[in-house]
Amino acid sequence: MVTALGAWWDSFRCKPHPDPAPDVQDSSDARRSRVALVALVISAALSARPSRAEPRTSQAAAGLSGRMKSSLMPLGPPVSRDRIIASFPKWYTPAACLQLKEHFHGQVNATCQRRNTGTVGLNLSKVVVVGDLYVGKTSLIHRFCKNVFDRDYKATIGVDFEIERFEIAGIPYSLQIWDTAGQEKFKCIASAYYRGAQVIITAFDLTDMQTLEHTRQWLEDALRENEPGSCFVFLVGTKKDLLARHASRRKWKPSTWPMRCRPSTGRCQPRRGRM
Ligand SMILES: Nc1nc2c(ncn2[C@@H]2O[C@H](COP(=O)(O)OP(=O)(O)OP(=O)(O)O)[C@@H](O)[C@H]2O)c(=O)[nH]1
Repeated sequence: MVTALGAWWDSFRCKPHPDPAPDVQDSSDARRSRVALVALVISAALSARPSRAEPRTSQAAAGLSGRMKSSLMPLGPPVSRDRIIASFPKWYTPAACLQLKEHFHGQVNATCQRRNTGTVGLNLSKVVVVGDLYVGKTSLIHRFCKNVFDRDYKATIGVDFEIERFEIAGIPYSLQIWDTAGQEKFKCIASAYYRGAQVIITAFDLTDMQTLEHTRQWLEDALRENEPGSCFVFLVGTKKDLLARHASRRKWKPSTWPMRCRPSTGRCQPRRGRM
């Protein structure tokens, strides 16, 4: 191709113009424009050469598309089809809404209605379980709600809760059981959930007397957040199964506990004096 162009150039340069106009001289301007024209022709011819990888279509088209491809080439690997989001789904469709008001069960509707009019509220009791870390509060709740026991210790972080549903004399009833963290660093978080409790369960480890001694403080903290006399209080000893094999167990009497309780009402008052 280059040889052919060279021959064509020689013929173009050496041959005199067949019919030159008498008054037109071969000026340097004209020479320059001819050189520019030839350079254009050569560059067009070179760029029109097909690359090895490309199919032999129209040479000019192939050259053009090759140049476009190189300028648009992405940096990384191509994005797979399923990762391309061309349009977004509608923000609301009836199918996306799980429950509408008219789908509610009649009983639920009726209960909500009564609640709205203020005649009957939801029957719900809040239970708060407090006590030292590792005494078994979470285990106690899980045994009660799910009938499971986990030997692995996973510290409660802040608070956790379970809802246990009952039906008492045909009336639905829910126990909202709050499991609080025994670790000192979470105490300020947990204590925010003491308010409004109807029941306070103070738990201690039967194999660790110190945890019993600490129940006074736990109970006082929980009672402080509630109206006096508004809570039922329970003291629960855990890990009874370990008592038999616990070599260094100390004897303790019910009077060890810092509260004076009336079995008839279940209500407790802090015991004055030495523990
Ligand atoms: N053998 C025996 N182990 C128990 C019993 N109750 C709890 N444990 C174990 O004692 C450890 C602590 O129990 P948790 O229920 O996590 O204690 P916790 O009071 O909730 O602890 P915090 O969340 O840190 O306040 C776990 O490894 C339990 O498996 C029990 O009755 N018997």
